[in-house]
Amino acid sequence: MSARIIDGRARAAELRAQIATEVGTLKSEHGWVPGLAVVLVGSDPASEVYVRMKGKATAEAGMAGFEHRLPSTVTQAALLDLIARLNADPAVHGILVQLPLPPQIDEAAVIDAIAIAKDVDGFHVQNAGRLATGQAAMVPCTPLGCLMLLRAELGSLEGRDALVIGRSNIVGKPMAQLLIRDSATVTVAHSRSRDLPGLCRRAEIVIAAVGRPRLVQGDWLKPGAVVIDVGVNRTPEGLVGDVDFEAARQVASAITPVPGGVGPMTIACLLANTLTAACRSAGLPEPQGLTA
Ligand SMILES: Nc1nc(=O)c2c([nH]1)NC[C@@H]1CN(c3ccc(C(=O)N[C@@H](CCC(=O)O)C(=O)O)cc3)C=[N+]21
Repeated sequence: MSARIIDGRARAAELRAQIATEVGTLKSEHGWVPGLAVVLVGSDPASEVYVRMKGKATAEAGMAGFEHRLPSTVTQAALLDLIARLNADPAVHGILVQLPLPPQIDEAAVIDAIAIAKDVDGFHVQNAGRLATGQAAMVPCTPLGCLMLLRAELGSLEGRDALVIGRSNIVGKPMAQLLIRDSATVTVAHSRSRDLPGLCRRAEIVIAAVGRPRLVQGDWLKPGAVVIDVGVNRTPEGLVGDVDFEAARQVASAITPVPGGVGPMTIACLLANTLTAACRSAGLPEPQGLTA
């Protein structure tokens, strides 16, 4: 068997086109567009690439983009001051502080200073709590993108055995929450899990988000499993995922490639969250199909 390759790039392009249409309607009917502020501290080359991609996608969707660059030596107080100004700026509907931040900065303090309604990353402790308790939340972009791909592939996730590998606040934990909400049976594995291959072999859905190149082997998979690879590992051979793609595609029924899978969906979902945040802030109905 050879797996269907889930084309995240194509699905993301569709999503961005839908968003651009909605933004055009907002502009013509209300005279304003959603605005996304991206804050980059320091000059990590990978972060530079992501921030540039986010800026480009924002502009192509017809949204207003505001980029703020601070030196790696910036104090936490100065960063918090910028966030306070963005929180108060009515043209800014979404705020993203690119992670990681330098060591002198307390990441949680910075994230939790973002207005929850503008927290388009969904990393604020209150958004995490809302997601976990079933209240309206901003949902982290990467897990939201994975959920959209899974629903498109499988329809209902009800009763399905899902394995999330990775327990980060950014991907693993919110992914598990979303799968629970869709009535999947969810296992969360991590670096201390015993018998990861055994856990994998039981799963109809595997979401790999650990940051270990090609960790998940082909013979760990249940035949017909749907595999979502969140890994973005830069290796001497290029960008590789957390799944051994060539082996896994012989066993899985569907699999996301790296690149071209989850990554583009993450950026499209950032735009989706920004549009959702803007509509909520204006008391307008939210466009359908952009949220969990
Ligand atoms: N506050 C914050 N929010 C984030 O969402 C966030 C962050 N910080 N820090 C870094 C990670 C990483 N991330 C990616 C986004 C897009 C691709 C993406 O589009 N990747 C392309 C390949 C791009 C390439 O070649 O590097 C793909 O998979 O096809 C990957 C990774 C968002 N992150």
